[in-house]
Order: sequence, then structure tokens, then C-alpha cells
Amino acid sequence: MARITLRNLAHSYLAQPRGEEEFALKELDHDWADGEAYALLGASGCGKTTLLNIISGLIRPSQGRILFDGHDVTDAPTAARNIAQVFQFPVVYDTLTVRDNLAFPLRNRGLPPAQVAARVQAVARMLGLEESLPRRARGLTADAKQKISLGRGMVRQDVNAILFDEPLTVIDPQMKWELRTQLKALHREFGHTMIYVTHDQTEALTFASRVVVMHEGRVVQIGTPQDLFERPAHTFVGYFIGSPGMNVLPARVEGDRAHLPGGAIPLGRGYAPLSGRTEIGIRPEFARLSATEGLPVAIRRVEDVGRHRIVRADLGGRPLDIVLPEGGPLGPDMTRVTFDPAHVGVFADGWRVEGEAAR
Ligand SMILES: Nc1ncnc2c1ncn2[C@@H]1O[C@H](COP(=O)(O)OP(=O)(O)OP(=O)(O)O)[C@@H](O)[C@H]1O
Repeated sequence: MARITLRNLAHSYLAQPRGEEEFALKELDHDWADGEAYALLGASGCGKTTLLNIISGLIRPSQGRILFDGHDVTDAPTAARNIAQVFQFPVVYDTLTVRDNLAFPLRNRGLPPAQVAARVQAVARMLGLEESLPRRARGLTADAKQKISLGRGMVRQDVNAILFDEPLTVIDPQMKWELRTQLKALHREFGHTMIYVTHDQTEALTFASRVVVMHEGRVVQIGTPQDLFERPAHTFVGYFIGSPGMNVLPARVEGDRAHLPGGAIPLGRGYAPLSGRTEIGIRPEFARLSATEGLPVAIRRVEDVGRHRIVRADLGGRPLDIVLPEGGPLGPDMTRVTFDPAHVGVFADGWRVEGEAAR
């Protein structure tokens, strides 16, 4: 396993980029911990695959260095980087048995047969492939073949990292849940450094211990699922993560209060004067309807989503989502909203601003 260091890394597909906007990957400087499971999460075109291909060696970055455990591999080809890769579509040898497919990367490295057998058995058990081991891969379902690909990616213990590029795309939705859980268990048991590209927040949040959120070529936050939920570093993280996402409302911030259409609200912290576009961010889970206090809202509709309800409201001409907990009251007199001050974030030009704790 390896620590992966990205040093002043950036990439443009153009030979002579004229400005930052022509970089598919904007400058990035970060150490990715050994043995951690990372997800690269973001919308289509945000640069996830570009970053993954730089790590795997398919793309040479136009700027910066990449190091595995302190060794510079920027100019090393993929084969010399000692990584395993799992792609969107299965890569299996149809004429070989499942067992031989799984054993292939190990035999290739010259591992003794007893070790190969033990390792193949362990991976097959974790992926629920034990019964298929003697069968030829040809004729298996796409799901089963992708499980073999995942197994081949996980089977070697001596790789620097395992890279996954949207590996569950072809998997049936019900099986996706099962495989995500199995991948997580494999990570716990084997401790590989893993990097997993996805545009699906559920996939990222259930699989990874650290999520790298990308937006328009930039890494906007690297954090635990809880960090992303509770302390989004950018408004994009706030509304991309969560269902529904964070409410972002233009506001004027003065000290420990924010002025919104309809009145002022208390903030949990105090803020120095801010420049640029100021907004507050509040998760729908931390907004409460009230009959007596708070800012006036108009309720547009209520959606029942199983355990809770989502109230779609309007605050001074802006949409506002409120999550009503199970059994939470909702009557015609509930025409006001309050926000939990401890969970109101302040953003300037999209980026979170840290306030001072109230004394
Ligand atoms: N070979 C290429 N030549 C030129 N531009 C490219 C190339 N590959 C990607 N791009 C551009 O770089 C940007 C980032 O693309 P990238 O494939 O890394 O994004 P992504 O987040 O992986 O998207 P997706 O989920 O759709 O694969 C996009 O604007 C894309 O059009």
C-alpha cells in the first residue's frame, strides 16, 4: 500500500492553456493517506477520470508531480506503478474458470500455488463467488463477471493502490447495495489504499472513509461523509450532498446575525465584515416550521418520502426545503421557519467562512 502525494498537480488537454479555465484539473496539492478508502465524487465532466488517469499513469499531468510513498512516479508508465484497476465494464477471460481469472494476477507475480489458492478462496468468499469458482466465466451474468473484475482488482496484497472507475455501473440496483457493502468489508479486512470514482453520492458516502468532492475541475473538499454533511467547505458540496441538498440563500451578514428577506436570524458564531457574494447555507434537516417565531414562509407542497416529509416552501421568493421529522406537526398555522443557529453556515463567493465562537 502507498501514501499518494499530489504536488501542485494540474492538467490541461490543451498544449498551451491560456488560463485556469482551460485546465480540466485545477491545481491540487494533497497527501492521500496509506490504506484509506477515497471516493472521487462529482458531476459528469468535473475531472474525476482525468485525476484517476493521472494517478494510474494513463495521462502525464501538464504540471506538478505525483509520488507513491515519496517516490516520484510522474514519468513512470502504468505497468511500473504497481496498481490494480477495475473499470466500468467487466474485464475477464471468458475461456478461463472463475478461479483461474481470480488467480491470474497472483500467478503472474509468481506467487506459490498454496498462497494463490488461499487468497483466491478468501476473495471469492467475500464476494459470494465461491460456488462459481470451477465454472467458466463465459455464460455468467454481467453482474457475476463484474464481481470477478472486482475480485481480480482486490486479489493482490502488494499493490500500491486499487483504482475503481464507476465499477458498479453495469450492476443491477439491488446487487449494487450488496457489492458496496462487500467492497467496504474487503477494505476493512485487507486495508488497501483505494480510490473510487463515482458521480453517485450514496455510492461515495457508503464506500469511502474520505470523500474528495470535485466541481468544475477543482477539488472543493476532502472530508469524511460527516464533514461534508455538517461542514461543507463550498456551497456546491452543500447542495450536491444530501437529499434534498442544503438551502443556499443570499444574505447580508453582520456580526452574529444574517439578514434575509423577512427578517434577521441569529448565527451560532460572529463574522468579520465579508466581501463578495454572501450567502448562508442551512440543511433542510436543521430548519423547523413554527406557528409563532421565525421568518415568514409560504408552503408550496409537501412530499412524503417514507420516514419523513419534505416541505417545499418559499422564503422571500427563494425556494426553501424543510425536512419534517416523522410525526412532526404540520398545520395551516405553521407559516414561519426557524434555523438551528449552530448549523447555519456562512459562505463568501461560494466558500465557507469560519466565524468566531460567541463569547
Ligand atoms: N481526451 C480529452 N481531450 C480533451 N478534453 C478532455 C479529454 N478527456 C476529458 N476532457 C475534458 O476534461 C473535462 C473533465 O473530464 P473527465 O472525463 O475527467 O470528467 P469526469 O468527471 O470523469 O466525467 P464523467 O463522469 O462524465 O466521465 C471535461 O470537460 C472533458 O470534456
